[in-house]
Amino acid sequence: MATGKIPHATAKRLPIYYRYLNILADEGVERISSRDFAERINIDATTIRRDFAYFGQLGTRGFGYNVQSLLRFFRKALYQDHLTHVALIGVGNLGRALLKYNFQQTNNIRISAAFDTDPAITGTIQNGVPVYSMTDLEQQIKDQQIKIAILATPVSAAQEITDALVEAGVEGLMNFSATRVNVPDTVDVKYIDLANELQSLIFFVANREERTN
Ligand SMILES: NC(=O)c1ccc[n+]([C@@H]2O[C@H](COP(=O)([O-])OP(=O)(O)OC[C@H]3O[C@@H](n4cnc5c(N)ncnc54)[C@H](O)[C@@H]3O)[C@@H](O)[C@H]2O)c1
Repeated sequence: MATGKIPHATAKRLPIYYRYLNILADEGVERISSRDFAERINIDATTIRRDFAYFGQLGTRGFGYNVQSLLRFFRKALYQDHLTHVALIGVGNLGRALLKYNFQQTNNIRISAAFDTDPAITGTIQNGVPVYSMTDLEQQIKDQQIKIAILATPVSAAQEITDALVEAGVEGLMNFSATRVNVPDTVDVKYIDLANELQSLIFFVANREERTN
């Protein structure tokens, strides 16, 4: 689908493009120039053209981009054309908030199995999602062919759980616990550290004047 290696920054922008293309389609917009698209999403037009170029010829010079065909393209590129099942490990404060969020409504993603060690919560159903004990982890992940997992446990358990997930066949991990984990090259880890993000936002706001971009 892509015509070469996609830079990380480009990959991060793809869901933004996809989200706004859906909005444009809902508004009945049939085609849009990179300049108008840039204004809508607040990313400069050169960046958009360069990002799209990684995927080949998506638009026509002087005509702009056809919203429906771009939407079809990104839906496929982001695997939004089929439902992705995700496992959640750790049903505490953060885990429960994630279970409450209906990913499926706007994205084709569903947390379909949750896991915890706390006997008060295992064996229950939270927001329509069964919570299994950790002893069921390997079997459930294999049976449900889950390839993506979210880690929302304390730091102390992160590596052990990661090893078990990898062993069970998980290939992508979204790690909310504030620690690095070791995985084989065949597994991708995304680290989400809200405190870091806030700190960097605070820094950017405080240094607005010196900023070049
Ligand atoms: N709460 C937040 O806003 C927030 C924000 C960003 C990051 N985090 C990080 O996310 C992680 C979870 O935070 P939280 O506030 O939900 O914590 P929490 O203590 O409320 O929940 C942690 C859950 O993990 C379970 N657990 C503990 N050990 C386990 C194991 N070995 N296997 C499976 N489950 C296990 C606990 O029973 C509990 O349900 C922490 O690492 C925290 O630093 C939390």
